[in-house]
Amino acid sequence: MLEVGGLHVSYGRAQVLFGVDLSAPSGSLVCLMGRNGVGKTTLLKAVTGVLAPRSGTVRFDGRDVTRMRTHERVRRGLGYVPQGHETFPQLTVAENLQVAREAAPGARRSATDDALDLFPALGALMKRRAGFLSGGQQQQLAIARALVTEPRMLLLDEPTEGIQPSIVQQIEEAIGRLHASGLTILLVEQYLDLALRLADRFVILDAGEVVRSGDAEQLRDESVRALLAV
Ligand SMILES: Nc1ncnc2c1ncn2[C@@H]1O[C@H](COP(=O)(O)OP(=O)(O)OP(=O)(O)O)[C@@H](O)[C@H]1O
Repeated sequence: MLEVGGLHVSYGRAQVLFGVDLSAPSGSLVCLMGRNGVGKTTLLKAVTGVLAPRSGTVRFDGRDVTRMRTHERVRRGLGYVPQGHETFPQLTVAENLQVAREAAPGARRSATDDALDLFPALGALMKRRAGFLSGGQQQQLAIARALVTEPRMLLLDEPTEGIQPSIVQQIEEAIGRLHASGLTILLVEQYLDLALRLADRFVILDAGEVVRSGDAEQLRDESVRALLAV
C-alpha cells in the first residue's frame, strides 16, 4: 500500500532524513518509533506531500506520488492526522467535519457516521467550538476529520501525546478497531506498550536513518528497547 524508498529530506541546508526506506503492506499497522527529533514527523510530512524530498520515492497504492500535491494524495485515499491534534478552533465540531469532507468530495456520507460511531462523545458535542474541547476530544476530532475523507490509509502522528489516560484508552481502542476493519495505518508512537498491543510491525528511526525494523514482537527485545531509551 505504501512504499517509501531512499528518501532524503532537508529543511534548507539541514538534512534530516538520510535514505529512509519503509513499507506498509495493505491492512498492516506499522509503528514508526524513535527518540525526539529523529525525523518521524518529517517522514510523515514527506509521505503526505507537505514536504518535498530532495531525492527518493513515495509510492502509494502502486503509484508514484512523490511529486503529487497533498490534496491529490488525500483524494486518492491518504489520510493524515498531524501531531498536536490540529483542528479549526473557531469552528464547531460539525463544521470541522464538514470542511474535512470537502477535501474528498467522493467520500460517502456513511464515512462520517462511522467516524462518529468510533468516537460517540463527539456526537454529543457537534455544536461546540473545537477550541473549547479538551485535548483528548480535539484529538478524537482530528482523527474523525481524517476518517470522513474515507481514507484507505491513515497516518497518525503521536495521537496519544499529552492526552489524559482515559481518552488514550479510547483512542487506542479506536485505532485497534480501524486496523481490524482493514485500514492500513502508519502510527508514530512513543509508548512501547501501546505499540506492542497495536502494531504488526515497527520501524525505528535514529538521526534520520532506519536503524531497526521487524515484527512488533521484537519490541520486547532489550536491544530494540535500547534504541528507544532516552
Ligand atoms: N521546519 C523546520 N525547520 C528546520 N528544522 C526542522 C523543522 N522541523 C523540524 N526540524 C528539525 O528536524 C529534525 C527532525 O524533526 P522531526 O519533527 O521530524 O522529529 P520527530 O522524530 O518527529 O520528533 P518529535 O518526536 O519531537 O516530534 C529535528 O532536528 C528538528 O529540529
